[in-house]
Amino acid sequence: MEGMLKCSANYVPLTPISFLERSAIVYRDCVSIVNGDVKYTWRETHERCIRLASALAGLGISRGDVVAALAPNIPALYELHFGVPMAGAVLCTLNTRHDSAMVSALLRHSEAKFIFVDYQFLQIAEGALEILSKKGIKPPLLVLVQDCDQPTPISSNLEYEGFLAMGKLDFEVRRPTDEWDPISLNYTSGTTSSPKGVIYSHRGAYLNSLAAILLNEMSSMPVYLWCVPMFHCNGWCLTWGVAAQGGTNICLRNVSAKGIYESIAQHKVTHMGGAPTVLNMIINASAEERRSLLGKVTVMTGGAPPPPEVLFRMEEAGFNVTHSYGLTETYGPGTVCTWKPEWASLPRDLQAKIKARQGLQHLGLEEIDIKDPVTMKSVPPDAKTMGEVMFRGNTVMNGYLKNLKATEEAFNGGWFRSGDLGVKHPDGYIELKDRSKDIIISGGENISTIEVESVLFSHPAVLEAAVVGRPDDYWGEIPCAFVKLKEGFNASEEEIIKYCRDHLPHYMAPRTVVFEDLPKTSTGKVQKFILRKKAKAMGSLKKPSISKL
Ligand SMILES: Nc1ncnc2c1ncn2[C@@H]1O[C@H](COP(=O)(O)OP(=O)(O)OP(=O)(O)O)[C@@H](O)[C@H]1O
Repeated sequence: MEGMLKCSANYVPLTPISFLERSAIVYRDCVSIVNGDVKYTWRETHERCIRLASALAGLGISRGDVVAALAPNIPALYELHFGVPMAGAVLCTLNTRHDSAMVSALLRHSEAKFIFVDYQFLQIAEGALEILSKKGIKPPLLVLVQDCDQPTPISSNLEYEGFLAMGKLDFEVRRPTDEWDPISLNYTSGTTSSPKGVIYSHRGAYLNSLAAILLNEMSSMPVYLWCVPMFHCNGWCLTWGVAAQGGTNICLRNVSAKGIYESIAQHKVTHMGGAPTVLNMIINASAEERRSLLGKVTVMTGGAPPPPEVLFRMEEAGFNVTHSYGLTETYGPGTVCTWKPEWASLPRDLQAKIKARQGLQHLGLEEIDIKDPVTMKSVPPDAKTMGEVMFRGNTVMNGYLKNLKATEEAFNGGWFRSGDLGVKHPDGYIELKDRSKDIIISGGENISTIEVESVLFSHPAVLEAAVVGRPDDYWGEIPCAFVKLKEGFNASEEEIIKYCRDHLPHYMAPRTVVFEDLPKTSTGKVQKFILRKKAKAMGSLKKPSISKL
């Protein structure tokens, strides 16, 4: 159209850096972050991030270089989310559960030039650097983040506060030249395979942060309690999102029911997030740990399927739960189960079942669909026909680092293929049934392990449950449940099996129940591949009998 002029007045690459710059003025003297006795204001956080960027640039960091971090939810990790992009670099937050071998592999793969390490993880990081040195690879420079009550250096490494002091406040921030420029590198949780390096852009991070604010129902100046690891999908994009709203970030080094209840009471928390395991921790808190909620606390859950029972009990405890689903590849949250007023009058257990559905794409994403992975045709909205969950839009990753083949496979057909299986309800909302690697096929029938787990979770004695396929000579596979009981509760294998048979079609009920602690990733997902190995080692049940089913 004639008369248009694309220039810096009307076209600026989107970047979350602008959230911080605005908040440093609007929310200047408001508290930005609290970690024990340490508190900063938004003006201070902004200045610290500029210094961080300046120090990185001064030590040779250029556009596109990778800067890694190995830390729990502490102010330094928050500051790195702005300081690193402000130096034009790419932040790679590493999972704190990794060992030295994995950290060294990811440092090597990402070619990180720096690694910022919390003192608790110093040994792991030093082990990783040693592995790299032994292989003749130049290790990244380590910057140690000490606790405020450790004034004297605990190692000979560069120290974070000293590092910031090297930076200059008049540093010219290196904004992205193109909004598609990478802002962060997030390795997947490695639940089903080895971690893949997912690249996020400034544009995607900007859009998903805004979407996360909306789906968390965050207005100006929320008080956000950090239970989601900031290293996981950049804290579901709320590292940037809380800055946009001038909120207060409450850090929690170790997530526990006691710590959560205490923080809520002390800081008047308005919002928090957590995988269903965190919710489970909250609802099973002891009477001494529990405190009554004085204000409304909105909790966003996701990262794994939330059992309806858990959602039901969270709401009973007074929390307002929002359910979102996504993958590392979709910047964390990709959908939201938007609540409709007419559902509020339904029985509470039915409300929980409705909320356990994954919903529809959030406002930052273009489209989500359930498709036949071969024909790419949408499945009918009959709540029965299963297909693969696929995403399309501006909050889908740029690609996998150094793995074009995997990137092309993931985007084959013009959609991002999630590897999750689900159905579409008549109202258009989607419901996940399983990951394609986890679904059990028994006698030709698909068994959704999520559905079986939901029933197990509703048993009064069950604290945690996961279901995998056990090989079977007759059926191919049969469901095998791994269950952790609540403290002080008892239940036998027969009792659990009977309970499932009373609540599910018989073929879906587990035929074996193993009582033990469940292996989990640090992002709250059960490592089913470990359980599958155990189930496989059990072999087929001795006498497969049709009459029993
Ligand atoms: N709300 C949810 N309900 C059900 N499942 C969920 C939900 N949110 C996330 N998930 C599961 O988590 C997966 C995404 O996990 P993530 O990206 O953290 O790494 P991962 O897939 O576990 O790791 P890897 O790909 O290395 O195995 C989704 O594909 C889905 O299976």
